[in-house]
Amino acid sequence: MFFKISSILKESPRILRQYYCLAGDEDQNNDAVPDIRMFDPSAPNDEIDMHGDIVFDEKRIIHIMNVNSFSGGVKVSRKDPEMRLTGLWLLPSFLNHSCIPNASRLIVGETMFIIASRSIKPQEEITISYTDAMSPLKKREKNLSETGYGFLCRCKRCMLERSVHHEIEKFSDRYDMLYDKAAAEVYAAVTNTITPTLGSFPSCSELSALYHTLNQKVRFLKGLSRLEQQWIMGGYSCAFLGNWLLIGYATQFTPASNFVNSTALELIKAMKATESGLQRTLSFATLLTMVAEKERGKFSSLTEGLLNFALDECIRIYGKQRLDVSVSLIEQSAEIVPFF
Ligand SMILES: C[S@@+](CC[C@H](N)C(=O)[O-])C[C@H]1O[C@@H](n2cnc3c(N)ncnc32)[C@H](O)[C@@H]1O
Repeated sequence: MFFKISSILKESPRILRQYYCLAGDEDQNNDAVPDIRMFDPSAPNDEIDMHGDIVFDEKRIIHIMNVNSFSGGVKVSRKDPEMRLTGLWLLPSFLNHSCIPNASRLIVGETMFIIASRSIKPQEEITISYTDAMSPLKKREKNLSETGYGFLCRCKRCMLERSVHHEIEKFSDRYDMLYDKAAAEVYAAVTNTITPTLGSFPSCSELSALYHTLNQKVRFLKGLSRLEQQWIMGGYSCAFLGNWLLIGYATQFTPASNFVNSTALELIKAMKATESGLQRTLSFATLLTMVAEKERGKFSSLTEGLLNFALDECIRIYGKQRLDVSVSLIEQSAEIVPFF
């Protein structure tokens, strides 16, 4: 990526000036809010302050790249499990992070769209999540401090989770120990390196049991609102999803009693309350809809409710599209594994 960025910056002093406005400049020259005209593609160069020498500084360029580049491990497709997205986008680089963000990123070709995933009030800061918001506090903290970003998030959700962490610490530690093993089990199943059978995913089963225990614990933590409980459980969504998904694989979604159960429905709402506009939530909603349709029929209120949920999530990810386009995007989301 460095070579691609360098060649663009070498060719255009204007883009180099824009690039130097981004966070990560070690001498903090970019603390001032940059002139927005500099980022207006229709503004001619002579209207922009192009005075002063502009030096191609490799070290500075790498530093800015580390703080602003985006590398998503979000989309894991059954067809192409290695699919990853990496890049740097100038204007979206000004967006700060929150673990309960109000916007999501959508990349089409080389263009990044920022889509409101909740309603945003005037003057409210637009935020995106730099890390996997569907992971527990400690994992998010580690991710944000060890990647190029290097900060401690103080969003409402992090502050809340820090205040109750001592109560759920042992679950959280256990989750960390099991997650990688469970991920390997899911990966092996979805890439067909094993033929899944019921009960052949011990780490996923253990994580699932952990999810249920934690869910009970969180429900009885004193003084938490429903939303705050959802923020905590959203972070442990994979603990439930791995097992749910693999049971589905093993049974090929043949009706298991109460398969679309209250825990699954509660979790999907918790995921949406935590970070809306997430491919993983859409995939989970789509899979739930498929199961509900098999179990209860196409026109049952459960199936219709789930489909509407999926449609809403689809709009939060891809923006408002024609209905047939949204339906096609929902269908395609069944190809994405909602675990990773
Ligand atoms: C991609 S930049 C975001 C825009 C940057 N704040 C600016 O003013 O240009 C990433 C950097 O912003 C800061 N940042 C972003 N979100 C933050 C948050 N929630 N808390 C503290 N610092 C944050 C960190 O320094 C991080 O390395």
